[in-house]
Amino acid sequence: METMVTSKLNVAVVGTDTGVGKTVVTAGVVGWLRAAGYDARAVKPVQTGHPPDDDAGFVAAACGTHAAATCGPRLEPALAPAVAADVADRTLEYSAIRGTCETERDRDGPCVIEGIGGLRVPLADGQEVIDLVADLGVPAILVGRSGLGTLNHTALSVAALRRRGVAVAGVVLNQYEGSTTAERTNPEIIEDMTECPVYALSPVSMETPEDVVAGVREELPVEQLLQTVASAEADGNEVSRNPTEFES
Ligand SMILES: Nc1ncnc2c1ncn2[C@@H]1O[C@H](COP(=O)(O)OP(=O)(O)OP(=O)(O)O)[C@@H](O)[C@H]1O
Ligand SMILES: C[C@H](N)[C@H](N)CCCCCC(=O)O
Ligand SMILES: [Mg+2]
Repeated sequence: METMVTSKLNVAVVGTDTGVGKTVVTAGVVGWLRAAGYDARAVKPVQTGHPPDDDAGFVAAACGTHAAATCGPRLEPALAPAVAADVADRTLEYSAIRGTCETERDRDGPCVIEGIGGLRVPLADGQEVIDLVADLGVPAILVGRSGLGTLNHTALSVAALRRRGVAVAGVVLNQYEGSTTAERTNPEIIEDMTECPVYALSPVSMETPEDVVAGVREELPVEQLLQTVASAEADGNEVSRNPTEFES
């Protein structure tokens, strides 16, 4: 099927926690969009734990170009941004962080904003990750773990996003191996609890950053997921149950 992706596709890839796979999913989505011919770019609003953490650098390497990702302020302490700034005696300004993301959101190509940790992570000036996603007015893809414990984390995160008017275009249960009863039952239960489409992403090769894009594209129906994102954007951030075709 010829895929025409709307050039104004914007989405926030958020997580139920830190380390759940937001960067892996972001790299796969941006890689898929760029392979489809669109000037897609990821933005990491704030990077903490840097070095070694460098999510934008990973996405850029995965897509083979620095044009595939950009990053706001970088802080060394591996903490929530507001806490890292405090510890490192640095100043973070929410308005500047938001401004950078708005500029990326409004540029020509698709924009993929990666969250920092989970949703209630303090960013700056009393604002949290969820405030930024709500302020940007883009739909979200929620990434969570696949096993026992994720029902609670995922349902709470979806409810928090919806309370802020953020459409959840899909839930990605990451590193899914189906080796436990919890894993095998979670996708359907989460769909029932949240009425969100749920996708299982198996472990992919992390040998090289490029492998991640190939792996995510193989394992995740990125096109279907982005159709729901495009519908949500078209419907003013409401997730319609029937994904529509992208238009250019
Ligand atoms: N599908 C996957 N297959 C194999 N390994 C994975 C997968 N998803 C995540 N990982 C492993 O988990 C690590 C953390 O994933 P990732 O960096 O994407 O998390 P994150 O949610 O972006 O974390 P942060 O909150 O720090 O941004 C990866 O470096 C990788 O080692
Ligand atoms: C250090 C690394 N870059 C992480 N993304 C930072 C995540 C902060 C999580 C804060 C918390 O929820 O306790
Ligand atoms: Mg990350």
